[in-house]
Amino acid sequence: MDIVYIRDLKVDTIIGIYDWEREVRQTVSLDLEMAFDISEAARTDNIEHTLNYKAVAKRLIAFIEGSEFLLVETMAHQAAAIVRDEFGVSWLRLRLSKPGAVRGSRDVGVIIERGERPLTGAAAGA
Ligand SMILES: Nc1nc2c(c(=O)[nH]1)N=C([C@H](O)[C@@H](O)CO)CN2
Repeated sequence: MDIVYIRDLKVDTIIGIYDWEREVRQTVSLDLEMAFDISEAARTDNIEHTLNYKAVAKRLIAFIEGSEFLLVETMAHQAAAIVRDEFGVSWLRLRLSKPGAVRGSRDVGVIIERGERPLTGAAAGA
């Protein structure tokens, strides 16, 4: 299985359950691992044959900047759905971090996986 990834995509947004969190934008950070067969892109050297990580990042920035979720769970779930539905990604792992949200920790958040992980090697009959 090949992976196209985005690491530490920072976006400012309204997120949180407390009153003060509804008033100020906070920074969240996303890490994404997206299953995508890159063999055709590697063969042709053509961006049209792969998952364009810049296009994914731009779409997620626009979505998250315009959102006002209470929970990181909701944001993560909906961001994953966008990537799967709009970019044809069959499986992904997404980490959504809220830096500095809990005193004493570097960050907190959720890690979710969505979709069917493609089979590789002997399991795929290769
Ligand atoms: N599982 C979660 N726990 C908490 C969340 C959350 O979104 N998911 N949010 C908060 C507060 O908004 C917190 O981030 C403020 O510091 C607390 N717990």
